[in-house]
Amino acid sequence: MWPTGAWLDGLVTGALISGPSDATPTPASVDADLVVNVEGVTVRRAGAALLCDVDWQVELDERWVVLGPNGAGKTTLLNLAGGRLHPTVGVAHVLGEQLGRTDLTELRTRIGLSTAALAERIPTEERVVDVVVTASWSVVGRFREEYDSGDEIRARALLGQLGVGELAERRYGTLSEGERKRVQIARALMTDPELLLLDEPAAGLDLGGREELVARLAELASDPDAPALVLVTHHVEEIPPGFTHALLLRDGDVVAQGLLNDVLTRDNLSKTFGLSLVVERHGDRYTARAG
Ligand SMILES: Nc1ncnc2c1ncn2[C@@H]1O[C@H](COP(=O)(O)OP(=O)(O)OP(=O)(O)O)[C@@H](O)[C@H]1O
Repeated sequence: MWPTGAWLDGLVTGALISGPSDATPTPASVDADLVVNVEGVTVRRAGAALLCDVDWQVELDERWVVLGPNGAGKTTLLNLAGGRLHPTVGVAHVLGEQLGRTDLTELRTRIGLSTAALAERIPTEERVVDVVVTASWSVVGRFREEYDSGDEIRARALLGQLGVGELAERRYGTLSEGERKRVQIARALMTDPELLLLDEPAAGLDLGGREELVARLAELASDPDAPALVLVTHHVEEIPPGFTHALLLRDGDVVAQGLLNDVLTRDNLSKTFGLSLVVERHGDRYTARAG
């Protein structure tokens, strides 16, 4: 269970982890609730447009899913929101900072990011609790960094909240894929980010692992003190209950975006994936199949 009333209880927040966000002044003109503000953004690489004229706004209390087929530009959009790349054309603000005009190193400490590329860099010999704790220093692999006991208490609390607390002493390389994914999310939450970006967190999981992860993400989504969430996936079945908005991408173009239930229609998804799909809603979950 998540701590009641707060995403992280007093034991593991505030006094023990100083979030850099407190020290970052917010310009009066910037809407403090607007976590991501992308306006007319095109991203080009090697002559190709990976994203084309995208407008997208994410507010603090929103939980977004970004859906699309392989090569649609989902990871590019996530890397933009994560301050990993700049727009070729257009303007993007993340947490009130304009990309290209701000110190990205400082900005990135305010964003939790979990991607396959980052996961590949985690040493298999690393103790699980150290995989989480090293996020405080934006490194993978514990070397000579000094952590205070508060960091470790917080890391263990996050592992517990993601249901893998008992694995804290294990070597990362001995974990199952599902366990690793949950450790990666705990790591992304270590710095108490204002924005959490998850790139295909359920990829490679079996049905049980996926459902366990979806349940954990649903708990996170329902917590008013959790950061703004953006989750990239190929599958509507992986959308956790409590997610509020969706953006559909195809070939770098936004096919549709807005409230989840308005966007996840048969027409929109068929257009996004380029085949005729039947989409069904069962309570707060979705399924899609050809038809
Ligand atoms: N640096 C680059 N130079 C040229 N093309 C690139 C570069 N980075 C990405 N691309 C291309 O941009 C397109 C979008 O890539 P991106 O990784 O954003 O897609 P995606 O929707 O996340 O795909 P997937 O679901 O397969 O992970 C792909 O066709 C990819 O090959």
